[in-house]
Amino acid sequence: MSACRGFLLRRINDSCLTFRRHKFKKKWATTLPKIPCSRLALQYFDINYSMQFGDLWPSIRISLLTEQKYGALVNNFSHKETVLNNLSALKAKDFISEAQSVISLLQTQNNVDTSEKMVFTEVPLNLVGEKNDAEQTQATNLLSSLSNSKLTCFTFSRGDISRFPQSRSDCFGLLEYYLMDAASLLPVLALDIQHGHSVLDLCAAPGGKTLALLQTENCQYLAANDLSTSRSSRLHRVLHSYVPRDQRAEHKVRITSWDGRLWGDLEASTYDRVLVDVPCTTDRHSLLEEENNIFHRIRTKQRQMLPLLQTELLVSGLRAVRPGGEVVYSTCSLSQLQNECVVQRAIELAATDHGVLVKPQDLSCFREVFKNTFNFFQDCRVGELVVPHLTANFGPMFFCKLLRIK
Ligand SMILES: C[S@@+](CC[C@H](N)C(=O)[O-])C[C@H]1O[C@@H](n2cnc3c(N)ncnc32)[C@H](O)[C@@H]1O
Repeated sequence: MSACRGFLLRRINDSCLTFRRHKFKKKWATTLPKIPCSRLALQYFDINYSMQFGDLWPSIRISLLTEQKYGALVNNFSHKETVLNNLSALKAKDFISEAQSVISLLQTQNNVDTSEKMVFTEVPLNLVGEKNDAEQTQATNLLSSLSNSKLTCFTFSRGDISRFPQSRSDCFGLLEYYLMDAASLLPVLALDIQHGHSVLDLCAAPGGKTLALLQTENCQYLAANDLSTSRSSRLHRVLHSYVPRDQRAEHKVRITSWDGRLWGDLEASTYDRVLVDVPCTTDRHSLLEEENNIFHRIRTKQRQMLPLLQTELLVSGLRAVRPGGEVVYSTCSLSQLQNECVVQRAIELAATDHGVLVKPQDLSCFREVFKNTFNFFQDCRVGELVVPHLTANFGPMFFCKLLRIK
């Protein structure tokens, strides 16, 4: 009898406790003011970016809040001629071939300058800037491989906010073009993949840049990795829709879902080129979308830890590239903490903890040759930053190239 009473009392106590806990939870949840994540992101950016960009911030801010522009990356494996005709009919232009024309024009003028002394003074003649011999050779090599790039990406010209229609399948069943922020191609172009290179894409999903890497038709072997299995399935789908089966055979493309931070141990000093396109605050997404927003309260810790994760991923990429090979680090954030500071910290850690010596490479020639399409920030200490502008609403996109010396 007393055991039965004890049991009943326990049940009553339990139910009171449960009731009270639920009651408390409900009150807490309903009384707390619910600030949308996108609003929190805007407050955070207003504080940080107004300090970082000063007078430029209002113009960047309005552009970030306005619909972004896209580029149509032409699928070289599809029936290209038809695609080119269709895209040209929309009055869009291939921004890469436009840059190639700028390069050949400026190179001709440079030659005239050295032989005939300053004939075309109104055009910037010093394409590779004030540099020492090694830097000059570097920039010249980069420009010459840019001139030979097989990538084709159509954009509408400055101020034209037309949109591309959804891509269709061609006669081979492959999609004709991939819509992406055209600035996302700059890290791929900066990586300068040469014929026969083995390439690692450390954070690859959903696969825009992986697809671009394959479109160079230079990768002998491509390892595409992403920690998230669900996002890796999107990567699989993208490659399946754009790349013929024989081009993504196992000996050519490997897709994995590992923690990229382990790569430096798993495959040290292996690759010719490594792309480290890290998770970041994805500034545009954070301002416009509530879903999967890094500014959600429950993700505060994760957001604060981003620079550490980014540094670890970059160090891992620097260890995975062979000496003499190159790494490109990129984000779609304006944050100096996630961009330049990460690069500087990773360079220090790679040297002190792993004896890996790297040197940032000069990419300022990109500012000159792509200035008709993108709006560049002029004051990065390392790397280049595309900042959104109402007439050229691409980016943000930060990219920095590092050469492994030892
Ligand atoms: C900016 S996105 C990459 C976008 C991709 N490069 C593209 O162009 O489509 C960053 C990716 O990093 C992945 N990621 C996050 N932590 C990672 C880790 N520790 N190792 C590898 N990938 C990671 C995320 O799942 C996310 O897909």
